[in-house]
Amino acid sequence: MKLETIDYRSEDCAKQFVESLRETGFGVLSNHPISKELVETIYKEWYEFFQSEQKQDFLFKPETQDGFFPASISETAKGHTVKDIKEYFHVYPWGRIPESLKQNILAYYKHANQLAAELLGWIEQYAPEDVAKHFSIPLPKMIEDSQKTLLRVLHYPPMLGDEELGAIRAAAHEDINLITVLPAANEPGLQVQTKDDTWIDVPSDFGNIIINIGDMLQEASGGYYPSTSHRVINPEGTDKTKSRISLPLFLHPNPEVVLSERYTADSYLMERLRELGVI
Ligand SMILES: O=C(O)CCC(=O)C(=O)O
Ligand SMILES: [Fe+2]
Repeated sequence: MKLETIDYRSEDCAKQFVESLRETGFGVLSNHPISKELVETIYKEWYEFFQSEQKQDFLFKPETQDGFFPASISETAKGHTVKDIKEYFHVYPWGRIPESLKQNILAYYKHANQLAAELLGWIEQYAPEDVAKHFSIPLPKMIEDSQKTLLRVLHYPPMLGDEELGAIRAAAHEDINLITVLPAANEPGLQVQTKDDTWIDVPSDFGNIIINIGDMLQEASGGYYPSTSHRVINPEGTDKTKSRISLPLFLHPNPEVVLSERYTADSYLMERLRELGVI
């Protein structure tokens, strides 16, 4: 099995894209409207930021969860005991952002949100009637002006050989949110688990945009759209000395949005963050 890259300009792009999401939880788009140059610039300037001590001035605040998360407190994926090998910065438009990095990252935040709204429209359009009728409001509306949508700038440092036994860049996990929009990183490593439990590479050609379903959309669609497990494996050979930067945008509905009979977006998120021990 292979993940096919879908051309955003092709006539039946929306249909193919939604089929891919349904099959694998992932869809990969080429020739989409997000500027490659902007993404490339962001990778470069945030790489510099992660190399600098300035990051220590932006240590995350536990109450608001914006700012810099050092490797020493980095995430442990649900069901795992070993920490991921990564550090990251949580960008919210209302949160703290280094002044010199603000303009590009907020432009990206806006553009990626616009693309996400369009893609959620496709996901709704191609959902069968008995699935779509349970959406409490149109999917693109769920994320409109949401203060919860999180842009995470990730830095996976070069492998030094002193990593904890069994640690990988990102252990297998599912995303909590509605959908995730992720430009291909500057290095490979992202894999998704298929229905027959094998791991396949997500095409990582620079310039692709990768979209995956999160648990909230799985919940809202009664399981029709699957939130699939993915991970980032460690590099081998000469790639070991390279950093990897990636930029997932986690689309979160407004807190009061009803996802299902059991959950609002807020009650769902709180339950998951409690499970993770983050709150
Ligand atoms: O770095 C990547 O390519 C994926 C990161 C990821 O899956 C996450 O942070 O949830
Ligand atoms: Fe993820």
